[in-house]
Amino acid sequence: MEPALKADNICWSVAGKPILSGVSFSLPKGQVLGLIGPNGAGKSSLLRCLYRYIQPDTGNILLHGDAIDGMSLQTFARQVAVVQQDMPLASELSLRQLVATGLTPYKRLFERNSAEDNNAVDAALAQVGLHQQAEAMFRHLSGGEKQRALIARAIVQKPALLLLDEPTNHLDIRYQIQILELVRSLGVSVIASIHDLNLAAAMCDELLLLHQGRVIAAGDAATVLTEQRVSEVFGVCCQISRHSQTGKPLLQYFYGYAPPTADKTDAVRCDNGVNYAAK
Ligand SMILES: Nc1ncnc2c1ncn2[C@@H]1O[C@H](COP(=O)(O)OP(=O)(O)OP(=O)(O)O)[C@@H](O)[C@H]1O
Repeated sequence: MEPALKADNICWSVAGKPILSGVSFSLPKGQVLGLIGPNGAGKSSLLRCLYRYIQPDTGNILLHGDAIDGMSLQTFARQVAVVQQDMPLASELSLRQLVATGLTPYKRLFERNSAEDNNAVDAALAQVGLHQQAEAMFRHLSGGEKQRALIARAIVQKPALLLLDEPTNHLDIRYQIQILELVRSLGVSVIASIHDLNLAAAMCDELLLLHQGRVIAAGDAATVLTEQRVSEVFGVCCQISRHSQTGKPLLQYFYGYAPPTADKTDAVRCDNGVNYAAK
């Protein structure tokens, strides 16, 4: 079956500094792909390439077999919804108005919303648990409420592909789980950057591990997340067991790290008895 999205050899550099180097992967239709990696690994940059905010120097990105470069803005917006960390331009909108902007790709200029549109907005607000704040100003919402509002906006957009940049940032643990379960239940193809490796392992069908702009590993969580790799890429020691409910990898981290020094920026001191090589 043709993948929902295929990225081939994406490279992007700024002022001669490589940010993404030869990134390739494909996302089967309806699957949830978790982008993981340490700070500065290139997760947001890759997502920006996928939603056309950045034009990569080389490489191809195909959405359902078509190059995204050649698509009109409207065609692209009907197929791809993006949830970024915040949306500063939304501060003068009420929550209901903000969510309704998700319908824009389907509207003609000055076309008013129908009763059906309003119902879709109300349903999306209910799905993210914000129906009681529908008339509140977006700027007055908490960080987590803003995040959920932006997901409601993506829901009304009815995309085939949903791209989320750290969707669980700001969310308390209940909403971290609930929002990712909601995203999964939409039945659309999803790529989400997620910092919490346990959450990513539990909620994603596959993971793509980036480090210094390169793909280090890809596949299911058990393949990607090994104690050795977590140590090498994140500079943290952990013990991996199985989650009793999901059977997915469950990482238990160890404490006690030497701060970086001038000659040892990646120093890892493992106090768990496992001797991983420190650089
Ligand atoms: N427009 C830009 N100009 C210069 N450098 C950039 C630009 N965008 C990203 N970078 C650099 O590229 C690297 C990757 O950044 P990116 O935001 O993609 O990483 P990330 O994996 O999303 O990080 P984090 O987990 O901290 O959000 C960083 O070193 C960042 O400083």
